[in-house]
Amino acid sequence: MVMTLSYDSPGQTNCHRSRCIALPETDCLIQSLVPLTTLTSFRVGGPAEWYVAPKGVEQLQETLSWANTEGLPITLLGAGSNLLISDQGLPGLVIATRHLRHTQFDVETGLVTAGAGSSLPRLAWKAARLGWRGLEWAVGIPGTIGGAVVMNAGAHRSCTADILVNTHVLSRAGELQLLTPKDLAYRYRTSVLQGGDRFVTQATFQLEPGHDPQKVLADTTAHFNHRRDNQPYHLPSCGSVFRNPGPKAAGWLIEQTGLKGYTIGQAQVAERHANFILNCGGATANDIFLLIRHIQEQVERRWSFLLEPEVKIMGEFQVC
Ligand SMILES: Cc1cc2nc3c(=O)[nH]c(=O)nc-3n(C[C@H](O)[C@H](O)[C@H](O)COP(=O)(O)OP(=O)(O)OC[C@H]3O[C@@H](n4cnc5c(N)ncnc54)[C@H](O)[C@@H]3O)c2cc1C
Ligand SMILES: NC(=O)C1=CN([C@@H]2O[C@H](COP(=O)(O)OP(=O)(O)OC[C@H]3O[C@@H](n4cnc5c(N)ncnc54)[C@H](OP(=O)(O)O)[C@@H]3O)[C@@H](O)[C@H]2O)C=CC1
Ligand SMILES: C=C(O[C@H]1[C@H](O)[C@@H](CO)O[C@H](OP(=O)(O)OP(=O)(O)OC[C@H]2O[C@@H](n3ccc(=O)[nH]c3=O)[C@H](O)[C@@H]2O)[C@@H]1NC(C)=O)C(=O)O
Repeated sequence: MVMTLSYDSPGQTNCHRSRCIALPETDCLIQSLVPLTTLTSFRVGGPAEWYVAPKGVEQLQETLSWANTEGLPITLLGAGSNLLISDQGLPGLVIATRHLRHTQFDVETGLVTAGAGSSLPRLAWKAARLGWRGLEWAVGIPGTIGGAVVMNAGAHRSCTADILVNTHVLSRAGELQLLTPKDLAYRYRTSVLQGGDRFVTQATFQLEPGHDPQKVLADTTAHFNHRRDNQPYHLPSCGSVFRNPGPKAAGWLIEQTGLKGYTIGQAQVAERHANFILNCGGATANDIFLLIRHIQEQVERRWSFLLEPEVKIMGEFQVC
């Protein structure tokens, strides 16, 4: 029997020919049936029913207003490095932040402000080259600033919540709000923004300027090398698939269950790190989804822990 499960995105993808809509008074183009495969780090996923990459906050507001008029569900897309998008694609409008890029370093205060679509690792390397401490942990996390604020991205015992001062967030109604870490109810890899429809447009972080750039670069590079030695970077993945349940790490639990190398289709539990699933070439989103469920079942049977996915699973999947 084939059962269809629906995650996060309600409704069905409509089948129609690809077309473009230009919003009045802006040069913002909304396209239909845009493939999402190359826009996620797993390199899987079907098309967005509608897709737009606004070039500024005004275009973003116009886009939200159009989606509200059309009554469409919205999915926000950063670098797609923590997403599993269904092979059937996503209904409604996918809004990508790729053009919302800007960074500003204030030497007097040590405050750094970056647009939602700015690259987190690029910002971290830039801060290191300037001799500013606070982002040494963030290299190798291939996401955006918006994704990091929402996911509370972290590594090496540091995380986004440690340095965030505030973030600008746009509501579905198009209203801008200024939120602090307290408003976001940060916990390990969690914030109130997850699963909601509020849109991070930029964030400000408190860093420490005035350090020796060579020393900050050395620490940053050490984190990067440690990651390269312990995590598989050679094939598409989403990073850690599951949150660590503590006190034992998910990778340890999965390895002890004997699942390293276990494969469904072209999706494989990585040999180098058991909490990574790799797309070995031509995996479908459903292969990955079934592997996630298999790992959960096997680990629960052996350890009585239900591993909770860190990866955001979106759209419809089939369970055989
Ligand atoms: C090789 C590899 C290594 C990784 N290592 C780490 C690691 O060490 N630590 C770690 O924490 N993560 C890691 N990750 C996971 C991932 O990079 C992070 O979760 C990252 O913060 C996701 O950012 P993104 O821009 O790709 O977000 P996406 O994957 O695009 O989106 C993630 C979620 O945030 C939402 N979202 C994105 N942008 C916005 C926005 N502007 N406003 C509102 N909602 C938004 C999306 O709707 C989705 O729910 C790794 C991933 C890979 C592939
Ligand atoms: N397995 C997977 O699914 C995926 C893995 N990845 C991996 O994730 C990691 C992060 O990817 P990515 O987002 O490209 O970020 P990277 O950390 O690789 O690089 C981002 C930018 O940071 C700067 N930079 C990188 N290394 C240095 C350095 N040693 N010194 C100074 N500046 C540096 C460069 O900017 P500039 O050119 O401006 O100087 C670079 O373009 C990479 O290792 C990548 O291979 C990425 C996507 C998917
Ligand atoms: C990659 C991510 O974040 C990573 C982050 O990069 C690293 C570095 O700080 O620490 C976390 O990994 P992790 O807890 O698996 O860290 P590791 O040090 O690799 O492993 C923890 C423990 O599990 C053991 N381990 C790990 C993998 C494995 O196959 N087998 C195993 O036994 C290790 O020996 C170690 O004792 C984050 N993962 C989570 C779910 O919190 C991500 O969130 O996507």
